[in-house]
Amino acid sequence: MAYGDSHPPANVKHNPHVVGSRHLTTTGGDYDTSYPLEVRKYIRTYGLVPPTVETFETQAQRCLKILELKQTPIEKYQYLVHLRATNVHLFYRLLSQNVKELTPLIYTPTVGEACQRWSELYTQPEGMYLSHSDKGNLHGIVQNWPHNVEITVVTDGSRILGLGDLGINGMGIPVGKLALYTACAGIRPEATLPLTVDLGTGNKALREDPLYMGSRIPKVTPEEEREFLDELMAALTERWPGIVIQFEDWKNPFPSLERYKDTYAMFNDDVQGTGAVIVGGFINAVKAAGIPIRDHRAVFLGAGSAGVGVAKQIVEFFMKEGLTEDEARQKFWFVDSNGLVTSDRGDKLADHKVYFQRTDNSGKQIQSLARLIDYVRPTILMGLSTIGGAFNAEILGKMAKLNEHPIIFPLSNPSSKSECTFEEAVAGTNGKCIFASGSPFPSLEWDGQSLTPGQGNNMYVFPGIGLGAILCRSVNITQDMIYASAESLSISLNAQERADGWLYPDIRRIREVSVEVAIGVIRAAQKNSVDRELNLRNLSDAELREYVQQRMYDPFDEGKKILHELNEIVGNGHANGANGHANGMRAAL
Ligand SMILES: NC(=O)C1=CN([C@@H]2O[C@H](COP(=O)(O)OP(=O)(O)OC[C@H]3O[C@@H](n4cnc5c(N)ncnc54)[C@H](O)[C@@H]3O)[C@@H](O)[C@H]2O)C=CC1
Ligand SMILES: CC(=O)C(=O)O
Ligand SMILES: [Mg+2]
Repeated sequence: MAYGDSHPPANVKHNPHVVGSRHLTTTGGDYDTSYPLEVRKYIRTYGLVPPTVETFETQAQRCLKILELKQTPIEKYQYLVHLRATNVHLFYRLLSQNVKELTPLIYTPTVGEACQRWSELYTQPEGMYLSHSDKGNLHGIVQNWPHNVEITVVTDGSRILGLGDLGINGMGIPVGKLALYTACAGIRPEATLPLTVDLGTGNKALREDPLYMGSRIPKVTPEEEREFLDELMAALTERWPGIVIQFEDWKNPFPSLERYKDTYAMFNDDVQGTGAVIVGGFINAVKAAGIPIRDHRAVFLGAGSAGVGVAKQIVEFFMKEGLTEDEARQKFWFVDSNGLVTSDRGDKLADHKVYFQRTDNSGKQIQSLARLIDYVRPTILMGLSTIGGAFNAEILGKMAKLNEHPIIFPLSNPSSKSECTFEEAVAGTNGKCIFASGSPFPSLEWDGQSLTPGQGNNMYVFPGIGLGAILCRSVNITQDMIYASAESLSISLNAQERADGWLYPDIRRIREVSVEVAIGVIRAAQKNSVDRELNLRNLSDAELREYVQQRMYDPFDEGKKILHELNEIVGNGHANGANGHANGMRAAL
C-alpha cells in the first residue's frame, strides 16, 4: 500500500505559494492582511481576507489586545496556535518583536500545561505522528509531509519537561522548539518538521483516557524502539538528505545518541544542548564568583540525562582551564532519587551515572541534601531533578553561609518544577546568589537594586546549533560543534550585560546570539571536516556573519519577497499598480 507520493500537488509547480489546501498547511497559513492586493491575487487569497492592507503596527495592536483579553496562559497559547495556523508570518513577526513576553506562552512554562492537556485541547495537526504499528512503512509515510524539511525535532513524549511520560501529547514540545528555531534562528517555518513517535506510553492514566489519541499500548521494548528508529532515521535522511535531527525529551536518550551521532546530523538537546547552554552561562558565573576554578565543588540534584549532560561539559570546560580529567570529575557530587551516587550504594547504577559515581566516601551514605552540603561545602548547586522547591530556605541559607556568591542554578522545567524561584533564591541568600533557572522568572527589587535572573535554557543554543549545521551541511554534529556553541554564547554578552553581571544575553537579542552560535558551530564543523558546504571555508568571519544573516528567514520580508517574485514573472511595471489591479497578474494566475 502506498502512503504518500514524493511529488507535490500539480498546482505547486504553477505557483509555489498555493499549496493545495488553500494556504492552510501543517506549519501555518498565509492569510496575511499586510500583503498588498497584487500579492493576494497572486497567491489567491484576494477576497479571502478583509480588503484593507494593514501595517504590522496595526496587526500587532489587534493581536496584543486579543492576548490581553485572554484570561489564562493556556488561552493565550491557544490564540497563538490559531494565529500561526492562519497567518504564519504575522505570528513570527509578533514573536520576534515580543520574544521576552511571548516565549513563556509558546514554550516553557505554558507548553507544559498544553502537553498535559493535549488530548482535551487538540484542534488541528501541527506536525507528524508516526506509530510503532507503522514500522515497515515509514519511508512511504514520510512522503506525505508536504514541504522540504531542513530540521526536525523528534520526541517519544516519554519525559516531557519535568512532567513525566505524556505519550503523544508531548507533541507541544517539538512544535514549540521549532517555533523557536524560526523565531530565534530564522529557519523558514515550512522547513521545520515537528515529529512525535508513538511508541506506546508508560502512563496508564493516558492509555485509559477516552480522549487520548495515541496507541493504547505500554511502551515498546528498547530493542523495538531501536529497530523503529533505525528505519525512521533512514527514511528521514533519504527523503531530505541534508536534514538535521534533534532528539528531545526522551526518558532514556543515551542509546539513540550513541547509535546515531556518528552516522547522521543529529544531536540530543537535553544532553548536549543543555550542557552547552549551562557551560555558556557557567563560564560567566565562575568569573563573577571570583573563586579559582580549582577551588570549585558542585552538588547536582538530579543525575538524569540533563544533569549528566551538563556536568560532562563542565568537565570539558574545567579541563580546558588546566585540570586533569580526573581532577575535573572529582568536583561533582550527584544526588538522584536513591541518594548520593556512589559506587557502593547497593543498587545497579545506570551507565550514564557511573562516570560520576563517588568512591571516596564509602560508609558515609549521606541521607539528605542538607547533610551533603555540609559535607561537600559546594560553591555550585545545580538542580535538574524535577523536584519543585527542593532548594528550600535551609539549603539556600547554607549555600550563602559557605560562599560570598553561591552559584545557584535551579534548572528544572516548567516553573512548577523549578528547585526554587528567583525570589526564594535572592531572599534565601540575602541577595548574594549568582542565579539562572530553566524557566523564566520576573526581575525584582532587592535592597534598592533591580535584579534580573538569568535563564539557563537550551533555547539559547539549539537554534544556532541547528542553523549552523544546516548552513554548512554538516554530516554529523560533533562534540566540538556543541562545545563551540557554549563558547560563542558565553562571549556574546554585550558591554551593558557584562557591566550588569548578567550570565546570559538579553533574550530580546536572541537572533543576534543565534548568528554568533551558528558561526562558532560552522567553524568547529570545518575544523572537524564534517562540513559539506566547502565554500564557507574561504569566508572571513565578517563574510560568514553576513552569509548567515542573509540566509535567515525574516517574517517582515515575506510580502516583499512574493512581490519581487511576482515582478520577475510578470515583468516590472505590471505588478506594481497602486490599485492592485495589474493586468500582468492575470497572466501569472
Ligand atoms: N534548563 C534546561 O534547558 C533544561 C532543563 N531540563 C529539566 O531538567 C529536568 C530533568 O531532566 P532529565 O535529566 O532529562 O530527566 P531525567 O528523568 O533523566 O532525570 C531526573 C533525575 O532527577 C532525579 N530525581 C528524581 N526525584 C528526585 C529526588 N526526590 N531527589 C533527588 N533526585 C531526584 C532522578 O533520579 C533523575 O536522576 C526536567 O525538569 C527538565 O525539564 C532538561 C533539559 C534542559
Ligand atoms: C528545556 C528543555 O529542553 C527541557 O526542559 O526538557
Ligand atoms: Mg527538553
